[in-house]
Amino acid sequence: MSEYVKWDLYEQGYGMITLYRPERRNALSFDMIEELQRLIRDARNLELKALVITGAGTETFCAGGDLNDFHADLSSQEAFSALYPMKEVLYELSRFPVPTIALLNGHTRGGGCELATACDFRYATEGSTIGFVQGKLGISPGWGGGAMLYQRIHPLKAYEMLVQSRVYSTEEAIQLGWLQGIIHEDTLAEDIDHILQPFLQKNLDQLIHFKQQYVKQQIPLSLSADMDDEVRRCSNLWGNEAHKEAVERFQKS
Ligand SMILES: CC[C@@H](C(=O)O)C(=O)SCCNC(=O)CCNC(=O)[C@H](O)C(C)(C)COP(=O)(O)OP(=O)(O)OC[C@H]1O[C@@H](n2cnc3c(N)ncnc32)[C@H](O)[C@@H]1OP(=O)(O)O
Repeated sequence: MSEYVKWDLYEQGYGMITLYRPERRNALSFDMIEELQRLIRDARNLELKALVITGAGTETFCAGGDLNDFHADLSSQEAFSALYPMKEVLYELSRFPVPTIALLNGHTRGGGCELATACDFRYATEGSTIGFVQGKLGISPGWGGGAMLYQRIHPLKAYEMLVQSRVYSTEEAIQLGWLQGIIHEDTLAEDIDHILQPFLQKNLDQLIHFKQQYVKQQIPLSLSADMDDEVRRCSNLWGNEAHKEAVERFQKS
């Protein structure tokens, strides 16, 4: 159980998971990852028409892995064991039986971008920024979200986002095909309703069919092995000096 992940079930037929740790910019601790997995598994049995993932507060959707939990001083094997559970969460989320939507309520970094990528659709509040910044930390994405990015957007754009490792505006993220639209703080409830209505108006069998068709095309079983490979490669980079220095810099700032 983690007090930092909340679950809400809406009578219109959708569920919402909220990362609830705004003072740490919703960075994912080990406990939160375990709770996310439990909630996603339980939600499979609820006949939902959509699953939404968002973050608490107005600053950040998710700042990635909690850099205190995933500290730099781990052997490759230890890093692999620390990173792997979130790979499983992302893979299960990507194959969730009905549409999944990430509502990005602010900045999204590192593993936060991986979590959002595991959802089918992404919407962000105006002024949000998005960065697969792992390349600037001496590592590469470590939860399999990089491999998944290649399935979500044009491969060259995915490569560009990962290798540049820079922070993108919402407008740029729309152009890259990663973000589907922008929502507004002052009309948030209406905007969310507008996004969800097309799903909620369908019957469950239709939604399951559309999702299965997409999963068959874009989220093949073989993706799991590519994600494992990504976790392994990131684990091998974990102990390098550039990564240690980057994490130390962050912890001291
Ligand atoms: C481990 C998996 C790996 C992967 O596979 O991808 C990763 O995810 S690596 C992590 C990559 N993430 C980052 O490098 C993001 C780091 N955070 C930021 O860049 C910024 O915090 C932000 C997200 C842009 C928000 O900026 P701002 O609003 O100015 O907040 P602060 O920077 O002042 O942070 C407030 C508070 O939160 C703590 N914090 C933020 N991110 C993390 C984190 N990833 N892990 C742990 N703690 C985090 C930060 O230290 C501040 O704490 P206090 O100083 O105690 O208030």
